[in-house]
Amino acid sequence: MKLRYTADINSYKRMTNAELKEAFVVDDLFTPGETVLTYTDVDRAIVGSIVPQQKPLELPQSKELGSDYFCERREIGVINIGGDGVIEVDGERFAMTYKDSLYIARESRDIQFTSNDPKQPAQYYLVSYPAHRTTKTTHVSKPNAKHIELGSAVESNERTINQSIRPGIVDSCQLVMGFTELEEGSVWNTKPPHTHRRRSEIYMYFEYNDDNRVFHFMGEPSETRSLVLAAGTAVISPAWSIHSGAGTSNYTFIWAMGGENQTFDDMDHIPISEIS
Ligand SMILES: O=C[C@H](O)[C@@H](O)CC(=O)C(=O)O
Ligand SMILES: [Zn+2]
Repeated sequence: MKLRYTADINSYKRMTNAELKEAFVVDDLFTPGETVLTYTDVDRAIVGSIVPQQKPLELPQSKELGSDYFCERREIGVINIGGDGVIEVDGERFAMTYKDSLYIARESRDIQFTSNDPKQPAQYYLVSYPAHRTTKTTHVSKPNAKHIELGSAVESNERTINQSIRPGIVDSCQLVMGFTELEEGSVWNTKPPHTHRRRSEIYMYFEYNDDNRVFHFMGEPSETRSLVLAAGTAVISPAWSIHSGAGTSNYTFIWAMGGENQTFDDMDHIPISEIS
């Protein structure tokens, strides 16, 4: 497992693009046939991907966790953005089709990730946080998520927030997770931007081709910096940072939060006129 130390609220202001990327961007995801994980210093989040081909893949037991198995004291949210597959958790099988979510509860021991067709492998994206209690592993298909439509074509931000792992749907500890899909012609997410001092957040952008990029804005509202991201790239937002982007086309992104509370609406909106 890779370790990632991000940068603090002062030092990010003096960083080059390459340094900002090294601190906040995770761009080694979705390697075929591998489990790829990065352990961050932001709320001890782990972000990664699992792309099984012929053989099933598992989560490693690792020194970073200081536990006998991955979920001994952790919860995981998984969303499949590839072909169909199955995740087996302690003998229970969960079919994972496109954009299905699986919440894997603390103390789940034997977790196997498989693809139905190695030529069109499942692409499991995951985010994990420390968990203080043991709840229930829960599958949430896209139709069973909570859908929130917002924005408008006029403001280029017409989008649907799909909340799959959230209170009322899944009994999780810290994790709140889902994905936001932008309509054709809309390019702005999280407009107006916000911070939530009580939670950090990780975005992973996908569903656009390599001729396009998302320009992701981070930092304090008065000192934003941008990161130019290809599809399949994740970006870590400490609690002090805005996290909002504009694409050169429409796109989808998975967001995942952890921290002090699970109140999605506990955010401080920043008017665009106050961003610089
Ligand atoms: O704290 C919430 C997260 O930043 C996202 O859910 C926001 C988002 O998907 C959007 O407005 O486009
Ligand atoms: Zn947010």
